[in-house]
Amino acid sequence: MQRVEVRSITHSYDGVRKAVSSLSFTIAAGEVLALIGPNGAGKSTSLRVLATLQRPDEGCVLWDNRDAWHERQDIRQRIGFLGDGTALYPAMTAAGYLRFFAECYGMDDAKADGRVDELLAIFRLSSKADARISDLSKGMRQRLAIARTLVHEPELLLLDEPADGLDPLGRRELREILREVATKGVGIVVSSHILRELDGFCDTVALIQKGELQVFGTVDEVIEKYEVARRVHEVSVTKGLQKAVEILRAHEGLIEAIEPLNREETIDDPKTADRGKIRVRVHGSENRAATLLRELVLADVEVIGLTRLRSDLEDVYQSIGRDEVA
Ligand SMILES: Nc1ncnc2c1ncn2[C@@H]1O[C@H](COP(=O)(O)OP(=O)(O)OP(=O)(O)O)[C@@H](O)[C@H]1O
Repeated sequence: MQRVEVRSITHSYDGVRKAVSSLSFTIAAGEVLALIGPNGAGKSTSLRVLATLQRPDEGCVLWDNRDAWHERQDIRQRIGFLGDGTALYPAMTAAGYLRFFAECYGMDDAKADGRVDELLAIFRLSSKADARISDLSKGMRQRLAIARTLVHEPELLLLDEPADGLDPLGRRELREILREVATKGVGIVVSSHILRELDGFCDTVALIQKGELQVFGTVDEVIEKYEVARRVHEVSVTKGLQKAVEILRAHEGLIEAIEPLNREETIDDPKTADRGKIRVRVHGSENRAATLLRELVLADVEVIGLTRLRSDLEDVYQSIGRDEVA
């Protein structure tokens, strides 16, 4: 496939409340799309409709203009899907598990062996080929579960919260592997509610809230559209906090909070405190942060840290939240 289009899908489980409503977005071959939204936003429903497990009440999914639901027998063979739960068989070995699915897909011995070896290598599991699944770490089990969805060389991979429960290293490994899979031309849709995970990983983003699409586009387009001009930083100061606040304000910084430097401390009055952490929204890029830091130091403020608090996508998310509240 070249392009899968989700065109204005609406779906309700009870005929009353819409789990997703007029949702539209597209995925191209070789692209990673992140479906982002809080719990209950409609991510899993969207993935199930994309996987042709559910027929949308309205709208359709088009594969290069072919209706996926009407041609689901064929389309399903082109999809790899990992929903809730990994359905692994603990007593099987990693290679045995992949081999089992290769046989289910009707591959002959030679082809199955080749595919199993290839997937074990891509998913960094070659050394664990003969290990029982029950003896694998959670990260390895998750990688194996995703490898299984690729056995039949699908063109579209749908993964529902694949990074859930993985530690930061496991998540990074998974991201690297999925990017590698995408470079082979597979379109990938990953759902997640952890925004920080997705910056720098996905090509396009679809943000969903209460079943409705808030924004869809490339990461750059989305960030530009929402004018994430102000970036949230945390400035840790051991001396000269009031001076720091004055300088930040002179740079049109919006002070969000002034907090103690650590748990043992308290701040009685933020207007007189001399040390603490300032959470501030400032305009501009990282260069602006460097300018601010220089100015603070030159004014004898004792700065022990200046850290970017949120990722660009998180800023977009926050900005959408504010729009909604407004
Ligand atoms: N099988 C179902 N039967 C009835 N309602 C459902 C069913 N599955 C989901 N829903 C409802 O549809 C809405 C969207 O749920 P969905 O699971 O698609 O969201 P989600 O973004 O994947 O959430 P989560 O991150 O919690 O998995 C929610 O209000 C949910 O309660």
